Amino acid sequence: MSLREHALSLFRSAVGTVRPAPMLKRALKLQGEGCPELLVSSRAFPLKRDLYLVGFGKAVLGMAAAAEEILGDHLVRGIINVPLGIQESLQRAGMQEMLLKPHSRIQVIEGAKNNLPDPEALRGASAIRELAEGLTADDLLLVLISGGGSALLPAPIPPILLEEKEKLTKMLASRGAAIQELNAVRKILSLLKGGGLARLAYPAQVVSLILSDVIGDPLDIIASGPTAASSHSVQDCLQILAKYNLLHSLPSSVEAVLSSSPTKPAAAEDYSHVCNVIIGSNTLALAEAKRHAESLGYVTLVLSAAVCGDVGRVAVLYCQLICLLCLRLASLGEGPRGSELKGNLLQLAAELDIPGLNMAEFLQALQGMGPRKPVCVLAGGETTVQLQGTGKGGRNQELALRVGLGLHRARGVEASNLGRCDVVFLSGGTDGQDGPTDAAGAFCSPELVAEALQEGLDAETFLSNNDSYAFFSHFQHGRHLLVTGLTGTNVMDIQVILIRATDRSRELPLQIF
Ligand SMILES: Nc1ncnc2c1ncn2[C@@H]1O[C@H](COP(=O)(O)OP(=O)(O)OP(=O)(O)O)[C@@H](O)[C@H]1O
Ligand SMILES: O=C(O)[C@H](O)CO
Repeated sequence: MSLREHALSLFRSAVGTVRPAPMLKRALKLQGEGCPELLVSSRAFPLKRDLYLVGFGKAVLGMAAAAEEILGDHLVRGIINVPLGIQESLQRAGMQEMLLKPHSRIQVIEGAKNNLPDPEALRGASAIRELAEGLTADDLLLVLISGGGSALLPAPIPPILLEEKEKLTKMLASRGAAIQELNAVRKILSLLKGGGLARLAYPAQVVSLILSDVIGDPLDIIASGPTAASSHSVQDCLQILAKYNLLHSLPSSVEAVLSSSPTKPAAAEDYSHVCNVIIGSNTLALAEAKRHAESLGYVTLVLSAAVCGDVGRVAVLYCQLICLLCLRLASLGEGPRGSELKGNLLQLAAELDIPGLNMAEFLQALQGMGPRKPVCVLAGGETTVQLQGTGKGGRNQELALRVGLGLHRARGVEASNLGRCDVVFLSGGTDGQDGPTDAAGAFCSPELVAEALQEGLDAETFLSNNDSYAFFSHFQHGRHLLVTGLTGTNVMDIQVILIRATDRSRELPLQIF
């Protein structure tokens, strides 16, 4: 298999492990005949009670189908809010296993066109609210949560109107608010977010199974944490609104809710009836890819599952890392160039401030790798693209093209090392859709930009118009695009770096710095 085929297979194994069916099968088990119990993350919940299910998010249809399969007749009733058109598109894609069976006990409500709350999503949220409010101490509520859940569970606190909340959310997003900031505001203005759903379901036992699409898997941010204690107060919300210059243009309904909200976060409340479990995440996906890479013979390291920040700076980080890896594979020692690359990596990591990444430790681990073995570095997260042009693309295709350009430029300096290694870089969105395109991401190599120039395609020109999709679609008839179709899951993006010394490397004179 080529490096590219290996990279694709690693991406597929990462995504495969966080697909709804395998994920639910790992997380949820029924045991016992006479007195059945539901086992969730080694906690047992007796099923003498009535079992209900609610869910909201882009991946929730497949999660509900898998859950219903496991729960069978124990499930009394369910309601899920899922994106508009999802049943039809899964049907068309032949993904039957992600659809509910005929006569399912789970009602499906589709809404939130373009990931924005709308009257249909509001109707679904009201139905979920009614179900939760009607539960008793004898009931168990299973909650399925995935990314996109915020838009699919709108319940503005009266007198705030849906349109007012939607407008505020849109303005925050367009001014660059991060998801943590956006959801901190949404929680304060909502009946169900920020732990509201769990509070309404009390005294029923609540078990939430959560597929994380946020860096660091924060329970109170994913889908705005409807079953998690909120760590945000009304002061936090006011600070965020002030930061984005929105404090003085708020509708009077929002002002009224803010001035009557408790000043302390709801964390002080009792959530002992709630069990929140992350059942799928970027970290889990990377762990599976690592196992697979090792079985293919790669010395494998995971950089981080939280790579975030400006796509251009992240691309520089990956280029410097690839150059360092090639230097290690191609040379007898690292020398001054190695020290320079390591210094750059430490500086970039500090600048990007990637949560939990200890670059010094990572470089130490690199040092411990055996020489001349094929190397795999895995990473994940979500970069940010500041759109400047009018082209078509996504953050993964943009990242791959920027890495390709960076490696092309580095060939001037690192020619002898890059020339002695085969290198593939892959970046892909685990949901199978990168931006508004039909690709999940793209591959690149140090040769890509030069080869494209021979076809008259200038990567820099495409990048200046954020037109990475057009570049990859034209170049070699789209051969470097990663096309998977919708996967039915979403744990942000994944990057794979594969490097091995070429057969030529033994013939070329070694460059020792
Ligand atoms: N032309 C473009 N070039 C590069 N990136 C783009 C372009 N157009 C949109 N994007 C990026 O694509 C992202 C939106 O696409 P997408 O729907 O895949 O992400 P999302 O809304 O974060 O959803 P999810 O997390 O479910 O993937 C934004 O980060 C945006 O900056
Ligand atoms: O729904 C949301 O709030 C985002 O997808 C983050 O989970």
